[in-house]
Amino acid sequence: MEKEVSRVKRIVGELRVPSDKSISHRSVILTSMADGISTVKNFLKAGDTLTTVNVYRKLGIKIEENGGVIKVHGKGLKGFTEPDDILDMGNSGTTTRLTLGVLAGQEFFSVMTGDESLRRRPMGRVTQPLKNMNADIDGRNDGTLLPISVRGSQLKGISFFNQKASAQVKSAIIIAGMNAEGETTVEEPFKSRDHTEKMLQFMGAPITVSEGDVYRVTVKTAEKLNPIDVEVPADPSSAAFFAAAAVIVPGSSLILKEVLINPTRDGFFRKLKEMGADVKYENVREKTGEMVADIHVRYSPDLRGIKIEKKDVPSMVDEIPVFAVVATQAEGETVITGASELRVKESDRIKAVVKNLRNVGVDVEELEDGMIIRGKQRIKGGYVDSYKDHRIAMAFSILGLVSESGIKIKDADCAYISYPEFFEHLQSVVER
Ligand SMILES: O=C(O)C1=C[C@@H](OP(=O)(O)O)[C@@H](O)[C@H](O)C1
Ligand SMILES: C=C(OP(=O)(O)O)C(=O)O
Repeated sequence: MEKEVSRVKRIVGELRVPSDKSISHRSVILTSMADGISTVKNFLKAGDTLTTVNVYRKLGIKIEENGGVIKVHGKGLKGFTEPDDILDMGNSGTTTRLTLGVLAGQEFFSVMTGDESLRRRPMGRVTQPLKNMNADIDGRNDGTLLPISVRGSQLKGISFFNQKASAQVKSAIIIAGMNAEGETTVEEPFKSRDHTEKMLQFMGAPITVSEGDVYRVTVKTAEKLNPIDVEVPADPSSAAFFAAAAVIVPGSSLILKEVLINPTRDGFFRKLKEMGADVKYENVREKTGEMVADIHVRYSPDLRGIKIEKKDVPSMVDEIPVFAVVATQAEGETVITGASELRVKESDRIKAVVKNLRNVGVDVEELEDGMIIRGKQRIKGGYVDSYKDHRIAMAFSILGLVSESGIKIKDADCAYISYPEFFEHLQSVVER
């Protein structure tokens, strides 16, 4: 479905964007390994997280839904049952990679596949270390592309350096490590999102973390996990779209309620402030082990271009497309490097952003691992392709708000993958 977004007068009001996708996935995957029933409030109901619910049901887990609350009937660390068909991971990298870590230590055979986009995404980053743990995994292209099969085996602990600082890879190895003999260690050069470690600690897992030159997680063979009650905060990656809108549309003032501000996730907001944006954390508080805030964002006419480097990327990895949109409205150059991971997301996000920015009249240079945007630029408007990637669809909808002739987005309905209510929420905060 195509959508058109055109210039508005301003963005005003308050909004509670949908719940965090990363925490919602984990609130099903990890609690399904607990002994007993866990309750998850404000579970995100979107394409990717509903894929996780479906997959874990097929693995024998009872999951009850009652409005925004779900109950997961955990069956223990090795309590899953053999699925009687191929598991469909849809569009979700997180479901796939974390579930590979789960299945490697179960005593049965399973096969997983996904949509066209997911079947192109690299899985060797997870299957290789799992094979080093003694996992029995095979698949297309030497076990690196879906479809992938897993025959459960007795795993052994490893030490692994997570060069790409991928939270999905780290999580898969930690999960497998709980079902492995001996100790498993994951180190990373830059700390990636830590929701798996936090939730497992909360569940009583034998897991420790240390922070020094490198960030290190150590996990031992787990006997059992305790069920938990979680309340999922609003997703900073979804809030980023509306924060971007309020920053670039003249006269705007918007409060984004109850947003997760975990430092491994709020890089986008910190970088907005560095650009000179008016972004304030209000009412900072803790919610089931995570920090949240109401984020007040106002129109910011004096944005300056800044640098985004490799070390900055993990805490804003999914926000870079919408960050590039904001950069078009900043004075001077914004240079994004160290972001080659964007090439292996739902689409090649570097190529998608560069092509779409050019289509609407922006001067942008593509780099192997990022891009250079020269601002401040007039946005003529025109036609862009989402490449069926939710983040691209939403980022360019936001750019439409400051365009002269409007921006038409191809396949914009893919926003449902992380944010089904995106276009209704946009309607609710615009003044024409
Ligand atoms: O662990 C997670 O929940 C995620 C980790 C990130 O991917 P990588 O682990 O590939 O960096 C991110 O891009 C993705 O949207 C969600
Ligand atoms: C990259 C993303 O998700 P996943 O890897 O789970 O498909 C995303 O949501 O931007």
